[in-house]
Amino acid sequence: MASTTTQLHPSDVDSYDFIIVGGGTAGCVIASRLSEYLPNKKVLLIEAGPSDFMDDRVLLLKDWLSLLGGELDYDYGTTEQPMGNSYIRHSRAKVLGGCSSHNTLISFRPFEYDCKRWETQGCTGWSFQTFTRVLDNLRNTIQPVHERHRNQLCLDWVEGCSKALGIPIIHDFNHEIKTKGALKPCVGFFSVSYNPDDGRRSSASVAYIHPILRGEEKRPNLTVLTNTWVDKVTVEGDKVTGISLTLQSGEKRTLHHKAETILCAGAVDTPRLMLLSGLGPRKQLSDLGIPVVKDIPGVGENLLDHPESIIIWELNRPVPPNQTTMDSDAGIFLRREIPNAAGGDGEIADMMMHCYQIPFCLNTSRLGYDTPIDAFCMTPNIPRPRSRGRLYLTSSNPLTKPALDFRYFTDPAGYDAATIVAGLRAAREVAKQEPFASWLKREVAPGPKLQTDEELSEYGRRVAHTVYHPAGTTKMGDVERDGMAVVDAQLRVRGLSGLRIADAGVFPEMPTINPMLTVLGVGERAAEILAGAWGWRGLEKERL
Ligand SMILES: Cc1cc2nc3c(=O)[nH]c(=O)nc-3n(C[C@H](O)[C@H](O)[C@H](O)COP(=O)(O)OP(=O)(O)OC[C@H]3O[C@@H](n4cnc5c(N)ncnc54)[C@H](O)[C@@H]3O)c2cc1C
Repeated sequence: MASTTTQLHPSDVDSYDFIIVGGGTAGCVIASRLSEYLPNKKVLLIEAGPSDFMDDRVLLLKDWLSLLGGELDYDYGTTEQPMGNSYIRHSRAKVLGGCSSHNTLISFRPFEYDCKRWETQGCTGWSFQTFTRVLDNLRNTIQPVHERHRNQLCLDWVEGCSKALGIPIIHDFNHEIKTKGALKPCVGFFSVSYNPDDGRRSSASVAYIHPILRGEEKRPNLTVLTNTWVDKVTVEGDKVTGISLTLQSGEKRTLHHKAETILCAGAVDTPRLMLLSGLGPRKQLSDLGIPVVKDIPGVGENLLDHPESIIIWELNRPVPPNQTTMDSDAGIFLRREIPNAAGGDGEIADMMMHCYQIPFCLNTSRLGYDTPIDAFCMTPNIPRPRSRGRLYLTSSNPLTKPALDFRYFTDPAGYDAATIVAGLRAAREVAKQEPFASWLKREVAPGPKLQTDEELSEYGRRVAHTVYHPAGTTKMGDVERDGMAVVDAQLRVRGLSGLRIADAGVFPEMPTINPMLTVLGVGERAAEILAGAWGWRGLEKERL
């Protein structure tokens, strides 16, 4: 059996062709594929957190909530949000598999419309066709929530949504997206990356790294170094030479790659590492006394997220026990705006809601609302939000967490806030509809007293939360024409050789859906691009 390691001998520092920083969602895919496609190249995957192999705290999907805020969570705050909620904590996983090791694994393919928006921003080759091909090739086990995990409450909610809003029940969201390019208003059980027989995750690490650790797949050219923090990207002139890191033991090493370094530390930690390495906006770095190695204005800008709000009911009987994947088994897509309001988006979904069969009262209790024992929540979110934020450093001290200013609900036309209001209203319609209605005892929050758009907007924004989808902070685009693009369509960092980025940070815009599959797709495509650049001819015919 192969294993991960926490040690790196000084004689090995210059022996790797590829150095992958971050063993998260994209990083695991790239490490596995690159070492498969290029068996003669040595690949080093470096993860700050521990291995998740055989760790049931991480692997049992149903326990995801207990990981948030714990020792495997970086737990980032937000700056003050005058239009939203300043108390949101952003969980980011510090463990092999990254956020795919502590998320809810709801799995959606991106829409054709999302891919087109990327392509018009200069992401040449990142078409719906490309995503369809690479996502067809994913190793994760993805399927609609199993029958045994569909409890009567959730079944009745799905039926209630369909009847109340006149929308079809969809049996496989991803089949719909793959064949029709998008989702129109509809409701159904999610597709989830998990094993219904044992309730374990099919995360990026489980699907791509564990078969190697179990010895089922031989990959002598791959080393997985855990509990190791990458401190700096090292640069000589315009050439990135590698990185420096701190091992679990506290020892430091400087590594030189033979081929390239790939940053996969996620939409928060990739820009953080770049900024601390002097790769970012000149003024920000100079003001903090960080020597400017390369002025890259877009690093940390274009911070995207899917904000959501919440409406909570008390149930008049308990949630049926032990029949759920992870307490959020189904969701609904709606259309708020007139057709083509966003340009070429027809009548595809522009509003979404998850349901929660637990009291998700984190933000409502702070405002004085009570927490019922038996609760059902709907969480309207904004699939294509228009507010944009930024991530920046406030200190040159690497231990200081970066500032995350999402600027929630600040888009001038008020599109984001209006979407939340419409979502809360749609949720109330569903609550009146049998067979779901007879489960409900009372609306706890916002409560029946709040009725006007202004009241619902104020409430909706103050209790707003995140769907935990930060993205966009090192966006991909046409680096010749867009000064804020950080990487080009080949994921190469502006003005530097030897450095690419592949994680949620490269999203130029937010896909309409939960982004994990899009990140996995970025990982698959990045591995093809990298391997292709270093001699692999595997996809010559198929390359799009
Ligand atoms: C609680 C939660 C629930 C979510 N639910 C869903 C869902 O149901 N469906 C969905 O589609 N999306 C979901 N998401 C979002 C999705 O999981 C993320 O968008 C995606 O996993 C991000 O992948 P990534 O590769 O960009 O980064 P990550 O997966 O975060 O990987 C980054 C990795 O880099 C490591 N790292 C960071 N800095 C360093 C460093 N300096 N040195 C070494 N290693 C470093 C980290 O430890 C981490 O392992 C959820 C996210 C969260 C947090």
